[in-house]
Amino acid sequence: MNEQTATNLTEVERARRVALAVQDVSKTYGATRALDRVSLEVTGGAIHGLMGGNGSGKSTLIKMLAGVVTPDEGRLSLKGGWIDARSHTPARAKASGLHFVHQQNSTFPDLTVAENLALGRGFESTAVKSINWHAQKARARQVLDRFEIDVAADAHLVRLSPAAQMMVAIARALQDQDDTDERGVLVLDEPTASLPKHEVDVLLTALRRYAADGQTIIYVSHRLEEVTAITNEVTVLRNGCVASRLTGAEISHDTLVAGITGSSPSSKQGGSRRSNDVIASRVHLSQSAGFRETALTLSRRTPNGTTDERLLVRAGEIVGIAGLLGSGRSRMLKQIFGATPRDDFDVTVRSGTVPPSDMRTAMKRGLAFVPENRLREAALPELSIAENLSITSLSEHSRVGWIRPARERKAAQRLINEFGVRAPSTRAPLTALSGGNQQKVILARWLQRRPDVLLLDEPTQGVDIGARNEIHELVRAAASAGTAVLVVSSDFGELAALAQRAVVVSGGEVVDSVDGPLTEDILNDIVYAQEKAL
Ligand SMILES: Nc1ncnc2c1ncn2[C@@H]1O[C@H](COP(=O)(O)OP(=O)(O)OP(=O)(O)O)[C@@H](O)[C@H]1O
Repeated sequence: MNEQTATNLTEVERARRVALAVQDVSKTYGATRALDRVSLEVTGGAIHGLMGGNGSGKSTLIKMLAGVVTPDEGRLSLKGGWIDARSHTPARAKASGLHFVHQQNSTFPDLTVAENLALGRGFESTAVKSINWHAQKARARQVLDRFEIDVAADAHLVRLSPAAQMMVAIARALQDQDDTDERGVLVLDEPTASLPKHEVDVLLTALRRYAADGQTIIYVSHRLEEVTAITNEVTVLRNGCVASRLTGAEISHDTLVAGITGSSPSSKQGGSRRSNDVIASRVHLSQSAGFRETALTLSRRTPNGTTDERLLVRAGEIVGIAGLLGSGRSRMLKQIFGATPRDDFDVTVRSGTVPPSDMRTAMKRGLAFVPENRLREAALPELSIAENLSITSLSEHSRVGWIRPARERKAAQRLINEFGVRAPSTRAPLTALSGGNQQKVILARWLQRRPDVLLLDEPTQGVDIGARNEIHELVRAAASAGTAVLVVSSDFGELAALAQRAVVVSGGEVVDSVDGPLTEDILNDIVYAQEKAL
């Protein structure tokens, strides 16, 4: 065999092992180059990490693979031959074996496992065309066995652990894949965004098993420790370009941070130095402020007419709410703010009581609330970035009832700089920003008010590592300046890093409290012990 033939054989062998390839794909939105000649190769049976800071182009690339965003140029190879990426469609993505599971909206919590597995695919039917529930459940059990998911077919999804719910979503996406056929590619978009550590471990173990069984997986995540733990190859995007490609032992915390931020692998502090400058210029840290008077009290009304104080947060204090998905932790924040009705507990702040179901009064009384689903519940997607930022402080930008746009835009530009939002201009609609940057806008909107009480639900979900540090510093700075902060996070490491102490919520009630110093393990142990005890 001559040298040329050997090289060709290696090339052929390599091409055979590639499950998906993208070549020189570009996409421009107005003045923004979202993808700039991006190429990537995903090896069959690999778990391929896709990483990058907010606005680096990950979602655009995934949407292009799903056929819902048409690129300006580029080629795609799925199951063999190359096609022009501009001709790719959702139907073609499906036919080529591409399956997408997003953290939200991939399943229906109120339906059973069997119903979830049947929806969109068709229910088993009897001879007279009615649903054959018996066959339906039997089929669901087969799928559950195949994916080694230990739950009952007739269990309602909402009753399952978060990791089990995600595994059902994955089984739902892959159930029709023929075992004998070449496997497709499963794209998981931030699958662990709201899972605590224990649940993450369960899911990662299942994913490793699926990959060992030949399933190719693209794993999109901001969580460095998961990407280092689970992937065998990684593509890092930065500013729409491929910043690095890593395989095997090259994948480490340092090399990922270097790829994401552009810093050299040894200078770990690259991202946070800017953040410290930003914070210092924005808020005069009054480290000596310490804890002051009570800023927020939550009291439960008892049947005999007395009140039972359940939660108290002092000015300048950061208190975490730890609990599992479905524990009522997010609902509790919404009830305090009046976004969800409450009838059996009272909320008191420094300026008086906060009436139930009255967000306007809650805001007047100094409360601010950043919900978990910021885009659906807090953003005004069709309005500009400047308008989204000014909505909570309109009086500062208006005179005799008229908004002064120039002033509004100037203030918006200042916030964009301070919070490190990557935005083309203050006039661009919020939808023109990447998910993480939209989140920063919503946070900036509330933090600029310097509220008395700040209620934060999953403050850094979907936010990149640099921005996460910046947001933590901003929250600490707000607390140092006197704001009482109550924060929910499924990432107990985040709670331990931010909060001085925590309360544990289960079944919508405060059931325990943990004094600092907090660690992720302490919080995990206490929360799981509480769940077991119930
Ligand atoms: N529909 C759109 N219109 C205009 N600009 C857009 C649009 N979608 C994305 N962009 C821009 O393209 C760039 C890449 O965005 P993309 O959503 O792909 O980033 P991302 O890596 O997924 O970020 P994140 O982690 O924050 O979700 C960003 O600058 C964003 O503002």
